[in-house]
Amino acid sequence: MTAARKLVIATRESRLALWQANHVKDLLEQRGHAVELLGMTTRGDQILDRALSKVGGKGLFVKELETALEEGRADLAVHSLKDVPMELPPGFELACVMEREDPRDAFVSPHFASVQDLPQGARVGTSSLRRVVQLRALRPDLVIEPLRGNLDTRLRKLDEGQYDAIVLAAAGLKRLGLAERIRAVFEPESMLPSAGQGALGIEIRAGRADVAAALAPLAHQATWLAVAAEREVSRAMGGSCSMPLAAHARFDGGMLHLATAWGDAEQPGPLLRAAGGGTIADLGEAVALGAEVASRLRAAGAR
Ligand SMILES: NCc1[nH]cc(CCC(=O)O)c1CC(=O)O
Repeated sequence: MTAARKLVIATRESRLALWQANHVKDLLEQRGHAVELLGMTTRGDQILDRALSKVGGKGLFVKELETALEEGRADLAVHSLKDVPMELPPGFELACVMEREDPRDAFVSPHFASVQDLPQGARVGTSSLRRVVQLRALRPDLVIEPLRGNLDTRLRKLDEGQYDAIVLAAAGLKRLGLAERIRAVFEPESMLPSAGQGALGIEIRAGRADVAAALAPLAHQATWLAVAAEREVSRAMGGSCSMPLAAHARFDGGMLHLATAWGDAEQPGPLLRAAGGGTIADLGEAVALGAEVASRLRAAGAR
């Protein structure tokens, strides 16, 4: 197959974003398309001194890329799906969800092998309220301190001794060849991932049938159904990254199992959990499962 014209991928310029964009570029080139990258810096990359939840949330990483799509400077944008807001602005659509990398969170530390091994009162770096409430549930004694920046920046701050350990998505570390930094992975039972974690999503302008057709072979249906259920939980709960909310779905024996957790970031207390599952065959059924589990989570007291 030969493409009529070149496909331009808008991408952030962090090492992980470039890896992801190049990954999609390779896959498209293997299918005969000519592909070029358009690198740009987003507000989310520039603001490193405040928690994302305080400065505008997930959209910060996406907006400049969408402007490039809108102005026709680019045809597609590759995102870590967990950074993509639940509702895209009018005129944009998620054209494709790709096969998921490891969705779990990773424990990274120069001195300690796992969260259980940390001494009393150890300092753990994370700015994710989802990770904060789950760390508190595991180890109420830990001192949790803010940590922002791209993966390399976060690892550098750990290595400089600002923290005893940090928690990062395993997927990003593996993609950058940093898997050896992982001392332990958190099983979902102890640290439930965020909606979309480990999955890549490709955004296009709505109605670009030519681009959608080029991307169709890159889609992974099982991942797409799982993240659709997860993202519906976030959407139904009011979904921003300032919410201490986890949602993780996976197929097992033909059934999609969806687990969620919510914790009160202001008042330490028990995590609230809700789960559900079903034989899910299409996106509509995945979204319905997400809605059902979200209403259970709200009934359990999550806000
Ligand atoms: N919020 C930042 C972010 N967005 C995507 C990833 C990498 C993992 C992924 O693709 O889900 C990370 C790093 C992290 O959370 O440790």
